[in-house]
Amino acid sequence: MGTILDGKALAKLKADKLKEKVKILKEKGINPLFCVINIGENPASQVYIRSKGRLAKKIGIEQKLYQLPTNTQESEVAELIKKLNADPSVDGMMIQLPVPEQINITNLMEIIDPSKDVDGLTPANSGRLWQGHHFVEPATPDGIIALIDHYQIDLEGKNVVVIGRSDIVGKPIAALALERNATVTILHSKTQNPEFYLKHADVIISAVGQANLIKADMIKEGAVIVDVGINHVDGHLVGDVDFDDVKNKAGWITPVPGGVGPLTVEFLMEQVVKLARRRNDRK
Ligand SMILES: Nc1nc2c(c(=O)[nH]1)N[C@@H](CN(C=O)c1ccc(C(=O)N[C@@H](CCC(=O)O)C(=O)O)cc1)CN2
Repeated sequence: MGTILDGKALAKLKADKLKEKVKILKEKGINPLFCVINIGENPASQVYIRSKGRLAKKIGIEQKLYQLPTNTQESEVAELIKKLNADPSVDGMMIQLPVPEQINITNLMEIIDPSKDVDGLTPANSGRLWQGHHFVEPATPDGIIALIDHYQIDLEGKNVVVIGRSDIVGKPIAALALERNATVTILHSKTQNPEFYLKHADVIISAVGQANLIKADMIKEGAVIVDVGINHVDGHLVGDVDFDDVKNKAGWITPVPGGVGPLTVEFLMEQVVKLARRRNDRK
């Protein structure tokens, strides 16, 4: 069986260190404040927000939730963002994804102050990421790189295949892998012959949200398999990868749950602390 990439354990290790950093910040009078805007009643989002709230509390970060009804208009969210931009006590904010269909998230990203952008999704911060001048990175890709580094997996010269081209995972993880000198391919719904790319991949990062999409016969022996998918099937959580089928052929593999998910929450907290420290350095 391949080595399990234990995201849960790494997230705990990092959270303990972050808690120490926050303690030092608080001694200097810096109290990180993280605002989460959630629009609607998506049940998974409610779970994730509670999980962030628990970790924030443990680390010593104040998390404030702005829960808005499903029929909230984009202009109302824009007003809230402007209010948070102007509030000096706010260190970071994020809009919980997904959002209802009347909300255009790209428009809202134009409004968030990049210095308070926990997700790293504003045009300024995503441009900085692609140019290699990171200000803040989206949490899931950052967590994946931390996991890969922790297990001393070298990406240089490797064929990294990313499945999914979202702004929050697919595109930024491609940028980060490219920065590590990997040869990166992004597969998406219009890709022809995806099997070809998967068969030649040293590393597969799947972020499409399709349960058990990746099977053992699609991958190369010894490949690194990173599963970002979280899918609910018959009351169970499963990833995009058929874990039981793939685990004996993969060299390394993340479980679901307990792989990338806990690192996403941890890295959101890392970003809040980073932003809080920077804002105070500028005072
Ligand atoms: N604006 C954003 N929206 C979303 C992000 C994000 O980074 N920014 N990521 C996800 C949701 N998310 C945090 O917001 C998140 C994802 C996964 C987990 C997690 O701990 N997963 C567990 C399983 C939890 C469960 O469902 O029981 C695991 O994989 O082990 C936490 C938070 C989408 N939206």
